[in-house]
Amino acid sequence: MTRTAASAESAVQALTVETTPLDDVRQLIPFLDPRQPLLWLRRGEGIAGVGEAVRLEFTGPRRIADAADAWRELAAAATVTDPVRLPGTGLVAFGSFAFADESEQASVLIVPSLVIGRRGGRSWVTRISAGDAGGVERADAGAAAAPKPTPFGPEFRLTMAPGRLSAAGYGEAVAAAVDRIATGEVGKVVLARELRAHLPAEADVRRALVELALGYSECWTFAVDGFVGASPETLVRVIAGRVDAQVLAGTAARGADADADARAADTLRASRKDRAEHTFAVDSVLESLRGHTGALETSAPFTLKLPNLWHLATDVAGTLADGSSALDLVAALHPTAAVAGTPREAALALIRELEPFDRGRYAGPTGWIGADGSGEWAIALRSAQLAPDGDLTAYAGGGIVADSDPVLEVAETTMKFRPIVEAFG
Ligand SMILES: C=C(O[C@H]1C=CC=C(C(=O)O)[C@@H]1O)C(=O)O
Repeated sequence: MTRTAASAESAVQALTVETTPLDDVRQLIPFLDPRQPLLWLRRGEGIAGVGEAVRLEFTGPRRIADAADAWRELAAAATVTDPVRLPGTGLVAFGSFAFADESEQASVLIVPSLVIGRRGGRSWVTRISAGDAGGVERADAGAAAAPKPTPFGPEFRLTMAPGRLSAAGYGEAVAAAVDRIATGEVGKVVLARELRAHLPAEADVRRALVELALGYSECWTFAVDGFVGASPETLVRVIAGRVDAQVLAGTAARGADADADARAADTLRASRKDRAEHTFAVDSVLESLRGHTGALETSAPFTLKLPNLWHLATDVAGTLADGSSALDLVAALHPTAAVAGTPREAALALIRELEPFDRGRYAGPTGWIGADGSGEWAIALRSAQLAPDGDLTAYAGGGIVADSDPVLEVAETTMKFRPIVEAFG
């Protein structure tokens, strides 16, 4: 684990945090840094971060557990004034974790210096500084650091090209996975492919975030450390002692008209192949959450409509039983069978063998954590990582089971790339 920013010497920084109500702020994205946005947004509500008061980096198999421990220490040492008391007020960090234990991509928790938030029609600003911000600084803090939106940079359009696994190569990997499933080595494995582009230095990333947030308003639009996307899948939320998740696995194209669309949803609901793929994912979530929660309620699987496709979905909800933080639950859950497979270790080994690239933070947990352990985390799907040199890598994958068809699986990844391809294209 490395600590950068503010003070590298002190083991735990004593942060001073002050939340104040704001008049309703309807648009959060214009407040963000054009190249380093920090965002968590759904249905027009969420949090936007500016600057970095603290940045914590983690790698390796214990990256999420280490982050959960580091966060507890940081939160315990902070002095927080929060009269608003909503999820996302007070001390928060944005986080994004690499999918794989062996990933070269750093996992991060970033505490911004300024957070602007909106929830339930109420808005606020939180200022976070290292050390005691009392006296003179505190007296004029409101006037000195009033958050300001900035105009967007010019429009841009990128063309995305195949990455290290082409569409044809992906089809071959799917066929190889189906063969391996036939041997009984795994029941399900999730394979992905990449698309790549280069973002010019002057391009304003907020333009892509606006597209994602408007086009996929029911999804979690996120931006953390250059990693952006609009994910439909809630890995876990912990709010006021309640735990919930929405498991997604099983996908179908939208129909061309209303009748065809309804038929597509019916076919997905009835599909044995998709039900099998879905059950693996639900079981993995229930198994990981049990032990941390009271009895878990699950909905029957239902079809979830997104602009680009249908998913099979199951809602899971319960009450937190052991005082775990949202990050503790993320550590217990990741990677679910929606993004790895079943059995988990064998599926991860097969992913390492068949995918010729590091997934980075794709399919990893991304979200935010609060001082009291509350938080909202998505599985980072429909996403792309922007490197400091402007290279952009987008990812999409799908669950492979015994009767998966390589041609259909390639088409499914094309549908899943749409949010990112259209936001940057
Ligand atoms: C792995 C992805 O989606 C997962 C989530 C929902 C449906 C999925 C599927 O039907 O294969 C995948 O499990 C992705 O979007 O890259």
